Amino acid sequence: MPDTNRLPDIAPLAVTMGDPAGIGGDITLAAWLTREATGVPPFVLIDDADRIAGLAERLGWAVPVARIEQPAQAVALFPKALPVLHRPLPVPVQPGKPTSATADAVCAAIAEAVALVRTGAASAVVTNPINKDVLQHAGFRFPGHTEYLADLAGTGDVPVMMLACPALRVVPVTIHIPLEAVAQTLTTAAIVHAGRVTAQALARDFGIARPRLAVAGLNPHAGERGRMGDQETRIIAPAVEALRDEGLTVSGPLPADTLFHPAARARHDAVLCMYHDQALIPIKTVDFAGGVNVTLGLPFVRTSPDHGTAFDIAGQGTAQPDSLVAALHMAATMVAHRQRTAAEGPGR
Ligand SMILES: NC(=O)C1=CN([C@@H]2O[C@H](COP(=O)(O)OP(=O)(O)OC[C@H]3O[C@@H](n4cnc5c(N)ncnc54)[C@H](O)[C@@H]3O)[C@@H](O)[C@H]2O)C=CC1
Ligand SMILES: NCC(=O)COP(=O)(O)O
Repeated sequence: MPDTNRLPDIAPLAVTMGDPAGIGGDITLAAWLTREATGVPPFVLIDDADRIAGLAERLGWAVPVARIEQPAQAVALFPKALPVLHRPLPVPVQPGKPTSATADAVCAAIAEAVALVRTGAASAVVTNPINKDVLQHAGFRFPGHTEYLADLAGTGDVPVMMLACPALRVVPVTIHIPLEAVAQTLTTAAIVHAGRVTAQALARDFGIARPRLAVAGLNPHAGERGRMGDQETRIIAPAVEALRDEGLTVSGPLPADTLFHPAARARHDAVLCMYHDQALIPIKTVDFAGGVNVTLGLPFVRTSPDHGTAFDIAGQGTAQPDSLVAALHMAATMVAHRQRTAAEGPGR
């Protein structure tokens, strides 16, 4: 169990509603209920307070919901009630029955969380899962949170997705594109960018000053010297060389099928993967409950559970809150590292 006495003294975390037809409400209520056992840092939920209170009542969970006006009120309230910045939904929502009518409210909660962090009223953004199909049906023009958050940040920097658990960190270089587009989309520049941003983030936000990166191949056996594909020699190996030229510790391209067993995991601080499932299958297999989705390359900290909206179990009280709890802990730890690094440099 985490030592709550060691939690950093930071502003509350801003937690977004996610898709209100998904399990975001269930796991947020459950995370609050575990607050003493898990020592989750205080957070404020941006959501419809009536919906959350109604969900708690339907589940029979004793969660007092406290409407607040300012995030600063959340820390003192948190031990006794779930603090909510009340943002009413335009329509009633049934668990498991998504509607694009809530899309604007879902996106507004994300934008508000970012604004709160940028003013210092909140310390980090922790997002509940959104459903890309539902949002895009309503006109959302981003593949997911990662790209939307980068747009809200407004720096022009390309964000990098990382999924992390105690046993493994993985970075998909290409993300939400069809598998058949991966080979055409992959570039040396994209791999170099992902490696550079990952190394910087591991130093600044995770306290690993000299991270060891592994880079996976795309093809079976990392291409078998070009007999099973040439992306390794044309695209990936030059990226590894370029990252080494920048002084980073990088190995690869390595066959992906032998990168994730325990001994291989111990050799690297993060693995750059060439496509979504090459990265997400190992981490969700190794630690579905403890996996956290982190966006690197933003001027603020953002984490999220590694799972999605799970409409099939929404509103039933059976969704495990562990990944959200891990995301809350990771966000607070990253904020503390970032503050320390800003004051003292990257450290060991
Ligand atoms: N950060 C985010 O906003 C994410 C959003 N998504 C989105 O979620 C939607 C659904 O995606 P799926 O691929 O179906 O994945 P999913 O993670 O929503 O569900 C896959 C399976 O895992 C189960 N599951 C998920 N979370 C669970 C939990 N906390 N406890 C117990 N069981 C759990 C579900 O019941 C389902 O059987 C998609 O629109 C996807 O884009 C997916 C991943 C992350
Ligand atoms: N598969 C990861 C995922 O869908 C999360 O994406 P994002 O919404 O965090 O960009």
